[in-house]
Amino acid sequence: MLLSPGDTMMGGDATVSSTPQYGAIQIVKSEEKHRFILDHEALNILCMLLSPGDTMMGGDATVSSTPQYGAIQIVKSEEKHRFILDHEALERILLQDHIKDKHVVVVSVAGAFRKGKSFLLDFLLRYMNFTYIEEVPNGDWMGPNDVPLEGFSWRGGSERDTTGILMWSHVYLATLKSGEKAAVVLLDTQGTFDSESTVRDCATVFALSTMLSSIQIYNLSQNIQEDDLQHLQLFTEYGRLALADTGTKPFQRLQFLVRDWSFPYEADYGEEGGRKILERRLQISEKQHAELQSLREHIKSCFSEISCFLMPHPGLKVATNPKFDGRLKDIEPDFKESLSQLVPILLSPDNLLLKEISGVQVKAKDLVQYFKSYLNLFSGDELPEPKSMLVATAEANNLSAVAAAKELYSSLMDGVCGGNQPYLNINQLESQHLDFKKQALKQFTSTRKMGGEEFSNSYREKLELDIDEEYDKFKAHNESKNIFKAARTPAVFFAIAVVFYIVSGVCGLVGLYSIANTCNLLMGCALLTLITWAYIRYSGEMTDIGLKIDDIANTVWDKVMKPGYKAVIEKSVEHAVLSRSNSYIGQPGSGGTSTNFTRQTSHNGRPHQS
Ligand SMILES: Nc1nc2c(ncn2[C@@H]2O[C@H](COP(=O)(O)OP(=O)(O)OP(=O)(O)O)[C@@H](O)[C@H]2O)c(=O)[nH]1
Repeated sequence: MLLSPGDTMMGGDATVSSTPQYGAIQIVKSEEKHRFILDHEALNILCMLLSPGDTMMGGDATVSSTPQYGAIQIVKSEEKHRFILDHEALERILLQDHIKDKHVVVVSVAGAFRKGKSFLLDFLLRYMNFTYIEEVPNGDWMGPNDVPLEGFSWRGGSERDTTGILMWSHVYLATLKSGEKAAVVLLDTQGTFDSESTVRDCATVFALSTMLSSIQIYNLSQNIQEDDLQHLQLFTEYGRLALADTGTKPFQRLQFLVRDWSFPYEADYGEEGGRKILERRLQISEKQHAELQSLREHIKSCFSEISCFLMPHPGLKVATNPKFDGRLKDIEPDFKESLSQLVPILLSPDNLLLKEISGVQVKAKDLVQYFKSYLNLFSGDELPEPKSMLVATAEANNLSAVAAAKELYSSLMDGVCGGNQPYLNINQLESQHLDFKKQALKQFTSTRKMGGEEFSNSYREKLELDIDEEYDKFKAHNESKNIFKAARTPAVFFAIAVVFYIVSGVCGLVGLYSIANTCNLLMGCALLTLITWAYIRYSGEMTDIGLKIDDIANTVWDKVMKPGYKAVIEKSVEHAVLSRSNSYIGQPGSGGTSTNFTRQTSHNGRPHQS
């Protein structure tokens, strides 16, 4: 916001000097549990500062007669670690009439939290104001020595400051080398690896800003370390995954910016020293482990241009003094010197890089659309969850132990009921399964895994389910070897044909010709079905119809033939028993014997036949 002289800035204790001062005022604050609250007091003061008819950026507003600029949070973190886009704020910035049809240059700063990203951005703002608003080509853009540094909110301390993604409300119009007017957008991002963000949060913010920017400044402290490269790989891979693969490098310029470089005797501060260090860090050699090689190849394959700049330490006042408010007089000359080299490398008209997506230059109005669709991608469930290194390694350990145990179970089962083995009785199969399952679970438990017992319990459960599923397959395979079951369908249809043949013959004999004809027809149908089934089994075609025929045969067997067959067997057994006992009773003297037996039993207390 532009404040009048003497006004007090919100979000800091600074008093504004007599020259117009811009400041980012946090009117919506993120609180515990990822809730946002409105700072009513700040809002009231801002409303008073605006003259009637003026409206605020980031509210329902346009810019007042004198420009009012501030950092607008366009990507906000919500409950459950989700990010949402403030469409309205974004459209208000990018869809201004004089901006929307211009090609854009998007400069973003990303990296670990509390490492001076917003502080740097405020110097970028000074350069932009000086070069593209005041339009002084070669003056001292850094400004007076005794003025506090304002713009994107920055502060000392150990707790994170920026959340989500912030965009500077003023889009600068810069004349490129080609003479074209381009819209320059500046983005500040939530620092990675603060104690409140998950790996997914960090990856989302980093990937989003990389996907949407044409110049991504990767802000690092002291050195380019292997873990910095690993994080870069993780985040850019997350972004690359979200994008459709076009076969080209997905991102544009990556600028490593090493803060507090302390080895100028090895590599000078600035661009040249940066190039030297970057070459060393990204060098691929035969001797390197494959993992290190692939990491470097990945980074090189993601960006069309990679450079590095080494910054000196800004001095103890900047790093440790809580009262430091960004005045140039408190900053070490070395730092200012390097800053005066770095900023034009990023932002001078010759070095501005237009944003391209899939080789097509993007206009400000298109950028709105890209913001929307990229954010949708990250808020959906399609992308895999990026994990911390420990969780990812523990997962890999457990998954490989699960795979080995499953393999053991399968090979043991294969030995007893696999392809070449004969049909096994179901009870035997079940007991073998239980035995092998026990062995596989034992192997899983005894394998050394990271992540602890509780973590691996869920994988043990998964293994049990997988083994049971595998057992079902072995069971089905074993069943298919049961020759009687395999012959059920032809047997059923053949039996139907025989039954109708007999019924038709009998009906023909007694003169019931219409019934005889119907039976003949049904017999024909049964035979035809039988032939069709045989053809399907032989040719392997029309398997759906084959399955239907099997189903019908099973139903006829279960519902009609089996109960009928059982009833017939029972009846005939009953009949046989009855006729035997009748013939026995019918023999001479048989009745006396029977009576004697009863009587003697009761008489003697123990049965005995005389
Ligand atoms: N050591 C050192 N400190 C710096 C440098 N630049 C800025 N600082 C200090 O670092 C602190 C944090 O600055 P910010 O700009 O708020 O850092 P940030 O990375 O934006 O922090 P988050 O918004 O929390 O991610 C401030 O006290 C700055 O004075 C630098 O180059 N080196």
